[in-house]
Amino acid sequence: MIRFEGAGRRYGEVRAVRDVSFEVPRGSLCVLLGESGSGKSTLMRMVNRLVEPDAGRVLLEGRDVAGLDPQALRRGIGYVIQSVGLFPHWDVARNVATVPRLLGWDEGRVAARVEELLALVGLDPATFGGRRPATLSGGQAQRVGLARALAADPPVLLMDEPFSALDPATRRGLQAELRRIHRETGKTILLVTHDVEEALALADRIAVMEAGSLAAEGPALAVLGRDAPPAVQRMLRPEALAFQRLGVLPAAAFAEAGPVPGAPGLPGDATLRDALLLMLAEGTDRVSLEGAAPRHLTVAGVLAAPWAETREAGA
Ligand SMILES: Nc1ncnc2c1ncn2[C@@H]1O[C@H](COP(=O)(O)OP(=O)(O)OP(=O)(O)O)[C@@H](O)[C@H]1O
Repeated sequence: MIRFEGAGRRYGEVRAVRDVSFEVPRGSLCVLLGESGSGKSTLMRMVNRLVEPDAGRVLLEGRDVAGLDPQALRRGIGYVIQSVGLFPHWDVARNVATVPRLLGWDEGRVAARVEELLALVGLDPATFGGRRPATLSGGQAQRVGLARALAADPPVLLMDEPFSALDPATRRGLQAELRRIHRETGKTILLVTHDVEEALALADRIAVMEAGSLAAEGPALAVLGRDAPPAVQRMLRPEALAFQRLGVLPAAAFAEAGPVPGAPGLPGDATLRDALLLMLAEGTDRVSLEGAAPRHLTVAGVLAAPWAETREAGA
């Protein structure tokens, strides 16, 4: 769907992006991860031609974006940025309606779409549609930004640090919303972050940038594995990475058969981190997993799990 072929860009002496090649498969959520200044935004902005590569090319659905009209290209790609960039004098509904109006949709269709999108991002249309951006919280504004980016139903979404200005709880909530929206809409999403935990929480695939080059790319749990590239290990120590991995590994994949009478119960869709937190809270070394067949997890099982590559679901 999105393919970088030897993409590069210099700014004077700075090689912001150098010889980057990889593909973002259709329908996947790929996170571009890297330290500040590693070239993530520059690479991402090549997709919607806010930056032109001076080496290589970027293909969208097999077509070199250099040959596409930039305005038409951008209307077909949702773009969400950290500062949201809502028009301050327009209410929420009008902000969300920007691209459909540019595309000449009739007013009935625009209104229905605005309502549908505000509901999709978890904002009540009656409450929020008429409000100005200045009256919104950061998290609400970011939801509006996401609704606006999705408005014309573009197959591709580019998201540049969309949640980094938010407090941790709001951020986790919006990450969960984005995962749900991704599942429901099947969009191809490329998202920039410098936060390893966010990458693990969201990504199907991760591309790690280091000093303009691609340091690693592949399925999330494989890239953020025991052999994580130095760029990742500098961002997060291996033991912290192990803990982060607990947060995305499903408890069910590591459960053992058999009941444990009296053990606290864990929902069937819980993660290993949920299992460990329940054990800590209850002062117990095992929990049972709720579901049709009796299963349980032991603390030893949880601690051995983060690097047990062979049993990882989806890796
Ligand atoms: N328009 C520009 N003019 C000059 N230098 C630029 C320009 N855009 C980016 N750079 C330089 O290119 C390098 C990569 O920048 P880029 O914004 O892509 O990094 P990033 O990984 O997205 O960083 P951050 O996480 O801090 O946003 C940096 O050294 C930056 O200073």
